[in-house]
Amino acid sequence: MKPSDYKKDCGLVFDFHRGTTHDGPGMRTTVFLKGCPLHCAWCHNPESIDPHPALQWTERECIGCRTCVNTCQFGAVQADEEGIQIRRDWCQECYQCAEKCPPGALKVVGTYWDVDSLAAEALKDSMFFEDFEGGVTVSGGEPILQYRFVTEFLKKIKEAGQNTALDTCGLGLREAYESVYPYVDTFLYDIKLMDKNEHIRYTGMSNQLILNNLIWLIQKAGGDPDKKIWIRTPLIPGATATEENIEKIGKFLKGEVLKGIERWELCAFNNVCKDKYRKMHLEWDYRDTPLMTEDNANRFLQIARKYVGEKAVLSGLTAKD
Ligand SMILES: C[S@@+](CC[C@H](N)C(=O)[O-])C[C@H]1O[C@@H](n2cnc3c(N)ncnc32)[C@H](O)[C@@H]1O
Ligand code: SF4
Ligand code: SF4
Ligand code: SF4
Repeated sequence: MKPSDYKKDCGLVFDFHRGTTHDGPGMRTTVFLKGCPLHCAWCHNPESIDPHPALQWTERECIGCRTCVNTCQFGAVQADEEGIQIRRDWCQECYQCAEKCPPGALKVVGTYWDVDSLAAEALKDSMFFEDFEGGVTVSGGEPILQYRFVTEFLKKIKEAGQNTALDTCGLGLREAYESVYPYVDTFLYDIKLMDKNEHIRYTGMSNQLILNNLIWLIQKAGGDPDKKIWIRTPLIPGATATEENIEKIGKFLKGEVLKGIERWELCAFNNVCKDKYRKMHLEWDYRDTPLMTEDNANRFLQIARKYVGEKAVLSGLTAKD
């Protein structure tokens, strides 16, 4: 089956994580959808941003056989002193080159799934969900971009009696959030930066719609004990992890907004994606940025707690001081 087949009514998925404890309540299976309207400078899923399947070459797996070069009828695969290069403007997306690569060094990131097959795949872990109070999370990329598919997928998961979570940056059409709303138990909702210009600088877009959507969501979910909203802020050194930004988000959340929120998670910067950027031949500004120290992360936690009390928590890896 070629990844470009079966597009109709399908969702474009680029990854699965099973047994994760970072994507909502309990132990979960997370499905990652491709495509994102933001372009966060620190994103640990850079392969998620392009809303199409894409070829990815891994140097350390390549045996230099040139099968891919000889397979491509369009001359879109070329070998030079830096390895295998794909001319994306010439590529016709037939994926023959990836299919024929003997060690699988050339892969297609992004596969189309129909709702039933994806739900069956995600529900394979359902026996663990009960024991570990988990469920299925949809993340990405930005899952709300594929909201029609996500609505049908989450509906299936709910019909199977399982808990659901949506991991979202908040930038999407109101009708998209309306559509998924009935089938989401926990919204993992990012507020990355409070200052509009800083938001544009680091993500490429304003945060106005994100904040408006959050207020709408809190009002809609208000008083419903079955809907949970977790705010998430990645702690990115020099960008979001500044006293000023955490203070501003804290001020925005306290009071009325806070009543609708179960927790505010501060997610420590991670650099595990270094290799992904290298594979994609992309420079990454955070390549040499180390993990945050525990003390530093705690400093931001204390600021957050001034505004939201014990609802503020830390997550992610930190380095020992
Ligand atoms: C990859 S995003 C996908 C969901 C959605 N697009 C969003 O941004 O909320 C999942 C989470 O990872 C966080 N994140 C992205 N890159 C990160 C990094 N390098 N370190 C820590 N958290 C990061 C995001 O802020 C978000 O909370
Ligand atoms: S996907 Fe097809 S057209 Fe594109 S580079 Fe590979 S073989 Fe060539
Ligand atoms: S077919 Fe695979 S192993 Fe052979 S040169 Fe191409 S990428 Fe490398
Ligand atoms: S919104 Fe999420 S997926 Fe999109 S670039 Fe930012 S962190 Fe990455």
